[in-house]
Amino acid sequence: MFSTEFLDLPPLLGASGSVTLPGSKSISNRVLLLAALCEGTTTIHDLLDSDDTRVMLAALRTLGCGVQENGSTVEITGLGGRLGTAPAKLFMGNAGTAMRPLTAALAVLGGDFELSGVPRMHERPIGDLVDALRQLGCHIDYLGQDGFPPLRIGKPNLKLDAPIQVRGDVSSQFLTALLMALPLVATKDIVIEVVGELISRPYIEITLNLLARFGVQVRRDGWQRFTIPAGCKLQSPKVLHVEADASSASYFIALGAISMGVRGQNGIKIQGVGADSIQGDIRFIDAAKQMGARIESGPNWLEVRRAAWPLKAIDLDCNHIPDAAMTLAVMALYADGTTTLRNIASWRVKETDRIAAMATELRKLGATVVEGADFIRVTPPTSAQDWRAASIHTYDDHRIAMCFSLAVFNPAGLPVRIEDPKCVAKTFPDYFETLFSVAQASATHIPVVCVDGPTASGKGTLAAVVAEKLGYHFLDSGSLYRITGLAATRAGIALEVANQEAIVALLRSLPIRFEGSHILLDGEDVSDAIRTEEAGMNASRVSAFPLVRGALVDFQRNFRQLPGLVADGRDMGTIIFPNAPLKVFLTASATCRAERRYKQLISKGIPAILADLRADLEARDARDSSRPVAPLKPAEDAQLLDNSDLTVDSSVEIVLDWWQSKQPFKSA
Ligand SMILES: Nc1ncnc2c1ncn2[C@@H]1O[C@H](COP(=O)(O)OP(=O)(O)O)[C@@H](O)[C@H]1O
Ligand SMILES: Nc1ccn([C@H]2C[C@H](O)[C@@H](COP(=O)(O)OP(=O)(O)O)O2)c(=O)n1
Repeated sequence: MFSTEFLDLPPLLGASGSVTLPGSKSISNRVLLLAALCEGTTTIHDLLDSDDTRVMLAALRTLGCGVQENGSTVEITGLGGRLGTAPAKLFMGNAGTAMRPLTAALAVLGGDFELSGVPRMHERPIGDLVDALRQLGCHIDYLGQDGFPPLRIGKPNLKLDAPIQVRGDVSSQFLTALLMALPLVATKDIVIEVVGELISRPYIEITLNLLARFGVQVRRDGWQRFTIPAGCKLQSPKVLHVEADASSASYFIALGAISMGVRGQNGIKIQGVGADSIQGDIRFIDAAKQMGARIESGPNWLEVRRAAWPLKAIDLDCNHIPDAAMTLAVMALYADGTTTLRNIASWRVKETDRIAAMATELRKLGATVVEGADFIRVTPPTSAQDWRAASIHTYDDHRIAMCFSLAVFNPAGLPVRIEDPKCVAKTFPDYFETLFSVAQASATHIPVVCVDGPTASGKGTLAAVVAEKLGYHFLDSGSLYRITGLAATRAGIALEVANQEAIVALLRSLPIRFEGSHILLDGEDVSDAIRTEEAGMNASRVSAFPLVRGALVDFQRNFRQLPGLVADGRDMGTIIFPNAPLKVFLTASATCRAERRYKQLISKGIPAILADLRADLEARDARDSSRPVAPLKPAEDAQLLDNSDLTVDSSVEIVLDWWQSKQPFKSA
């Protein structure tokens, strides 16, 4: 997951390949609650690991459920419809799929509970559910503003005779909450009547489908009246697999529809969900087809290709696919006219006011947008010149972050900045990694920050922090020369230019692996062995051999991967990445560098003598700078930074400012 302040996405050429998507949020949280309410143990496979499911799991633990986690498999030992008597405070974050159903279940079972969430949760309405539960005799008080969380739940005095009325036109989650809770107390038939037009019906279908898996057959008369049969009982299905999230699939369906194939392949294959999914958002495929996607499906998979281009503008009632429809609004940027998405009033009460948010962000990209109470109308930028590079504000809304990533196929070749990219954790923590695994950008569009300079100038430290702040990969090119020196020495090859062919042959056979900050040579962790001063000196020796340098060029260039790279060394800016958009040449006085190295070694418990270190580094500087191949020198377009009197933090800040000044969008 990217936990950076922002993530800059370079313009993409195309995408192809296969992706496996995380489990559905709607199914995961429903199944967790049902498993918690029934008797016995339920093993749930492929459960989504996200903010919302973690909120639910934490609440279930607090309530006394047994929870055993093992990767994406979770075992829940249910409460059998009985709650402990201890008062409990439950924090629901911003998870509507946890807040609403738990409120209903706890209210009918009764106890002493407080349910709260993040500030946005306290702005999301729950009054219609509370009204319905109060008709049943449940005891619920508002602790803040009437109609909104936080809530306190007490003991009920249940009255089950009269039909319970619930509004269906604000959120279908209210009805879902009642449907899942009432089997706990169905000593007689309980009737629920929906007042107003029921929105988001496919989510109710998921609820009914899963209740059936837990042994409860709800009778339904149209979409207005639901009967929980007397004597029904939630029964564990023992084992259950969660489908991949159909709303998450929408981004990859759109990706297949928008992008050209790459690497001789065509299309995006999506594993984990097929066209016969029980999730309503799977109907997104019909809308995508209308816009021009070619989609094939089989058991638990979809394959999507671009067919019509530009995409075809559509006018669609999106009530049945409220979440996935946001993706259509971004696909509309690539359409041949104006797209109108209707009947989406529920967008206004989601993680943020999604109609307003989509309109604002689409306009930043150059689109013309008209918004109404329950619709949005999107006209793409007229021509490539009318597209704008935009920093997309994401409103703590995972779907905004994910759907706007698709703007990277813009014909103007502009990058897109996604602010607060970690908001995708709500449903799809590895969304961007998954996107990058199938996407391709032209190598020149993948940004590289080069940090070159003499030993102990702080290159490694600076480069690693800058990489972390930008969410980029990190290449410590010196480690490659250090490994080469170490391996040659171990193999008994003298580090002399006459032996350079033998050293290169050895280098080509070396199984080198980078695992985070660890470097493995043929399975052995050599991270410490290559850091000694002797290894540094040996590295400096082998690095002067032209054949060794040549053998490492492609290896280093292959680190230029999405979303970007920070590389430190001696020739990053001059030889390896000559077209890098930012090159930093970092220096510090010899005294200063010798002192830094001294402190570094002593702090690691390695004995050192300051005067020797200084002599060694001056010798190394002299060799690195005077060698005929790729000598240590600043690239012509490098920005010089002498950090003798700067802290690490201020050096990082300076480099990030230089980076920002080269971006086409304003800072986040
Ligand atoms: N700007 C700085 N101010 C003070 N100390 C620094 C600075 N940059 C790096 N250091 C320290 O100097 C030592 C050497 O830095 P390092 O990043 O290993 O240098 P290089 O990769 O250039 O050899 C480290 O202990 C590091 O914490
Ligand atoms: N891109 C590079 C990186 C390192 N080298 C050589 C020259 C250096 O003296 C050695 C060791 O580099 P490294 O960056 O690990 O050394 P320091 O941390 O700066 O002491 O490798 C190089 O020639 N080209």
